Amino acid sequence: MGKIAIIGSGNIGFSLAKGLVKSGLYQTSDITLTRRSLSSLKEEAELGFQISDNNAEAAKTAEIVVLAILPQQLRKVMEDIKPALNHQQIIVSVVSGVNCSDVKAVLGEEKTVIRAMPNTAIAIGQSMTCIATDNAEEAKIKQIETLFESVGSVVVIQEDLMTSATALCACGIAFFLRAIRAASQGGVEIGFHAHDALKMAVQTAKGAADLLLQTQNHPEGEIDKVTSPKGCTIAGLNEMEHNGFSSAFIKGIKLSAKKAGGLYNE
Ligand SMILES: NC(=O)C1=CN([C@@H]2O[C@H](COP(=O)(O)OP(=O)(O)OC[C@H]3O[C@@H](n4cnc5c(N)ncnc54)[C@H](OP(=O)(O)O)[C@@H]3O)[C@@H](O)[C@H]2O)C=CC1
Ligand SMILES: O=C(O)[C@@H]1CCC=N1
Repeated sequence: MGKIAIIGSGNIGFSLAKGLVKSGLYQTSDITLTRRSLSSLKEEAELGFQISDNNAEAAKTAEIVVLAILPQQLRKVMEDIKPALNHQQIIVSVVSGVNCSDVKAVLGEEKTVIRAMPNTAIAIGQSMTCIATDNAEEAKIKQIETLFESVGSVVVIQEDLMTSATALCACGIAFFLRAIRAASQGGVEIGFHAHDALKMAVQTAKGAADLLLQTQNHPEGEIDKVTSPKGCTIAGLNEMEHNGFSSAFIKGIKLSAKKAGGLYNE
């Protein structure tokens, strides 16, 4: 694999770097991580990654340049790196709400731009990543698909669904983490110490997810196996639905998608 430069070693950029090394696809020495100050890159350096506070220098020799800065930081970064780029490179943008056309409007229409929308589980190889492009050639799409398949599952989608992918998958991991936290809070209220309640809630959530991944069954089919007649499960489930459980989740995802669509122009 060629060199990869991740511009913006933050929550997702550093998670991606760690995931790529954990997968064995890249060595730490293959990856350059940037931030505005080298003093902010101590952990990255200690792990053996190349570090830089010069985005253009980092991008110049990279086969793949990942843009992992905030939407509001993107334009200046793109203006900084443009002179260092060549036509063979693949620009991967994980920046929410920014289209391939927005990137090419700054970097040049001839550039290969592919969007990726991972989540932070990428650090442990368990990301749900959606990728999309406007006109990248098939071989380069496959190359980026393979890269993200090394750190989780990948779905290639139309670009007009990327804000939806942001909400469901990138933001979505926070929604499920909050649900686990809520379950653990319920566990404390019914008698468990916080540590035990969290351990139980986490493993229960993992079991639910693994059930669906391994059986490919529908969630409601699996729920029907739990809800004994006149039992305690259906009592709890219906109480949650009376209080808007599913509706709250759906409304949150819809608002998140709406917000994701406007981040670049805020
Ligand atoms: N967090 C997530 O789960 C996901 C985030 N995304 C997207 O990824 C992008 C980054 O999000 P997130 O990682 O959460 O944000 P962070 O703020 O954690 O990361 C952004 C990083 O970029 C660095 N940075 C800012 N300006 C520059 C610059 N000019 N040159 C080099 N580095 C710079 C910051 O470091 P410093 O300020 O020290 O320079 C920081 O480390 C966003 O566009 C977001 O929409 C997409 C999917 C998931
Ligand atoms: O919250 C955000 O805007 C970013 C995009 C998806 C996850 N984090």
